[in-house]
Amino acid sequence: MLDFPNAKINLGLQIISKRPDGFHNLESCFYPVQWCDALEMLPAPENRFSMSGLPVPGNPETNLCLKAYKLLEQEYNLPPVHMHLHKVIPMGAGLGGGSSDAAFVLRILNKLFDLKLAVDALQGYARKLGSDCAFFVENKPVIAVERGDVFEPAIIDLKGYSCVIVYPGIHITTAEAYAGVTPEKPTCTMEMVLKQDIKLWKDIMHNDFEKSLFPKYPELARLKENLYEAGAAYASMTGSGSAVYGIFKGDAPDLIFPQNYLVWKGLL
Ligand SMILES: C[C@@](CO)(OP(=O)(O)O)[C@H](O)COP(=O)(O)OP(=O)(O)OC[C@H]1O[C@@H](n2ccc(N)nc2=O)[C@H](O)[C@@H]1O
Ligand SMILES: Nc1ncnc2c1ncn2[C@@H]1O[C@H](COP(=O)(O)OP(=O)(O)O)[C@@H](O)[C@H]1O
Repeated sequence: MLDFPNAKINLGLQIISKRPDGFHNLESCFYPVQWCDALEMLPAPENRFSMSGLPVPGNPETNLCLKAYKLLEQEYNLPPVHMHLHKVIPMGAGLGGGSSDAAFVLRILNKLFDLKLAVDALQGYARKLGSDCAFFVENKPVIAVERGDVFEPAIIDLKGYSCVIVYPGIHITTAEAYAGVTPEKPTCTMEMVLKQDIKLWKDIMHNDFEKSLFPKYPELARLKENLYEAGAAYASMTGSGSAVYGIFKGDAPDLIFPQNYLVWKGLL
């Protein structure tokens, strides 16, 4: 079975408070985009995990794909599989690629072995793998709250808009980004912000990580500015960075970036 784990962008990201478990309560609109990895899984005589594409740092045993497989294998006594991951989505980019791979492993296993797990059950397993992971089970725009793993419906229509996402090769770990923020209760809820015309988002929709990360990595602030200069209706860093995106009415222009940057352009 072949599938294509996609990335997400964060439209606004408000970090509200630090929790007793060390995580943060947040509010953000998670929006799926079709910058995708490829993931293939087949029943096999013994377990095998292989990778191609962008190199994933660390021991393959710690890959979220294997963690997701092991989670369900223990519970449902699954037969062995051969999994191949072709990595396209940059890592440490705020695009949730690793979380998406893990959620897609759960989704594929559910289908391949007819486990009959409902969305709630799959989200329950996904939460054990990472805060972002549960979003990719349903993979539709939502307002994520609490740890980023509880969802409220998002009323948002970006039909006719396109998006350019630029990854400048700066690797920022999620933990590093959270360590730099001072949580604050926002004046406006995400629901209220999303209701406003996109032309107003520039002034009212914020990613709280930008405040500490832009002074540390000025290139990111410049990128955001470049996207506005190119005509973006809205531009922001996504998640804990370092990818920065611009949303354009109609077709986004072809922009030129340094050769080592990774760039995706597509419809929303
Ligand atoms: C910032 C966000 C926004 O969408 O996305 P990314 O930029 O990583 O894609 C998410 O909150 C990232 O979620 P995820 O990448 O799954 O994080 P996890 O693996 O659960 O946690 C990694 C570390 O980030 C911190 N963390 C994460 C989530 C959260 N709500 N509060 C936190 O403080 C904790 O220090 C934790 O140890
Ligand atoms: N399948 C995977 N794809 C990407 N990263 C993975 C994967 N499995 C484990 N990781 C680890 O998770 C880290 C965060 O990856 P990712 O979710 O893509 O970034 P971000 O949290 O910025 O959205 C990577 O730096 C890597 O060490």
